[in-house]
Amino acid sequence: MSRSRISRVVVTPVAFGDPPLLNVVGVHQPYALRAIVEVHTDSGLLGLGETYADEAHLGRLDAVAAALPGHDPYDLNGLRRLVTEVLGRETGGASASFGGMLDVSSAVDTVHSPFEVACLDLQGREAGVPVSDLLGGAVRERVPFSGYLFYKWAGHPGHADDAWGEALTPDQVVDQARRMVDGWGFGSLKLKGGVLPPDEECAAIEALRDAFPDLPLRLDPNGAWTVDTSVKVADRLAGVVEYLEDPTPGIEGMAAVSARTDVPLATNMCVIAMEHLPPAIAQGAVQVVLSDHHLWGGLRKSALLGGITEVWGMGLSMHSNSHLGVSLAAMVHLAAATPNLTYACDTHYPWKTEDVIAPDVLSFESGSVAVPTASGLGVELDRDALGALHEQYLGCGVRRREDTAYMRSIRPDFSPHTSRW
Ligand SMILES: O=C([O-])C(=O)C[C@H](O)[C@@H](O)C(=O)[O-]
Ligand SMILES: [Mg+2]
Repeated sequence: MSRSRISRVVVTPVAFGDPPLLNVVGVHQPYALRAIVEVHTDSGLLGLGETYADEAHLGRLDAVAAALPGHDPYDLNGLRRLVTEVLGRETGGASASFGGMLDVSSAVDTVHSPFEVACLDLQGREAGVPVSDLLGGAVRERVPFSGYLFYKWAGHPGHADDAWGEALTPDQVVDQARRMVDGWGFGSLKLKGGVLPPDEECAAIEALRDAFPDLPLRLDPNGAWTVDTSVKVADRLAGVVEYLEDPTPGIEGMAAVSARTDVPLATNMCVIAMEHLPPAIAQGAVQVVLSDHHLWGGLRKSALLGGITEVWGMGLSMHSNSHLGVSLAAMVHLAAATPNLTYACDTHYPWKTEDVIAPDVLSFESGSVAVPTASGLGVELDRDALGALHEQYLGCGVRRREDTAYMRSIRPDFSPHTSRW
């Protein structure tokens, strides 16, 4: 039997409504962008992937998409070589940056990821097995997620208030959490910090502790605090949070905090590629790494990360950015096949009201999603929804994630800087 070959690749940028969620670098714009990647084969198979859709990233995706016809969808090492060659030609190997928050040292990892996911999806469809099987087999039937809480305005300026309302006080954060827990059943909660002075964010965590005595809690200020402030917060929240995520920037800074507290430190900022692991481990900088297949080079490399953290006795959680259902499916398969997943994964999923996949396949019950057992990722594109969200992309004017620029258009004196407190 002759092997199928990639015959056509389609990259579709889409925009979906996003509430004004606050963070250390600013505020989410009214629309979040994603790119949906379709990899078709000459045997009629289709595999799906999802990734960021910032302009520069789209240019790189298009360049790889144009080079893929004729490639064997089972040759994932060859896919990575091809991405490396194409990007070397296109960008001279320049790095990629997303939203002013994450500097990704390797554009190759980020561009490779959605094509790798799509190839695994179509391999699973051809073999009649779920992607989790291709990653070694599911070790859990359901994947737990944490409810992701944000400080937020009631609505985008100039628009009607959204359904969530304002969250700027501890009571409002508790109300938001109650809605997350009632609606999705989350069994743990993460608060995105770095927005208000640390005392106010500690008070919100303490209010959450009072309201939800049994739920593990996390606070993530994205490096907004100095080392001394981080230690003070750790002292105050010891026994209250299961971990502090990126309290201060950089491996050295995290190591300095870690030396002065027993509260576990987690990161998706100072360890975001394989080459960051040796110095972080040598300095004892972090106890928990947040994987993210979009940034770490796909599902197989993220599974490798899971193995490395296991070897070194580190915890593993999963990072999220605003995303749609194709990404959620990939996250669920990866988490299902990762034995060392020691914490519930992050997801922005409850914040969106639109999607590109047919509904009801990935539903939250008790804060977890059942691992799809259908072939591949187990999700199908809703072509009408994809078309509508692409039209929305064309019309909305947003072309890259710009939390800081958008915040400055509302508050001109806003200045984003880490270690600000
Ligand atoms: O854990 C994190 O650092 C994130 O989830 C990063 C995101 O960009 C988050 O801060 C957001 O959506 O504003
Ligand atoms: Mg984080």
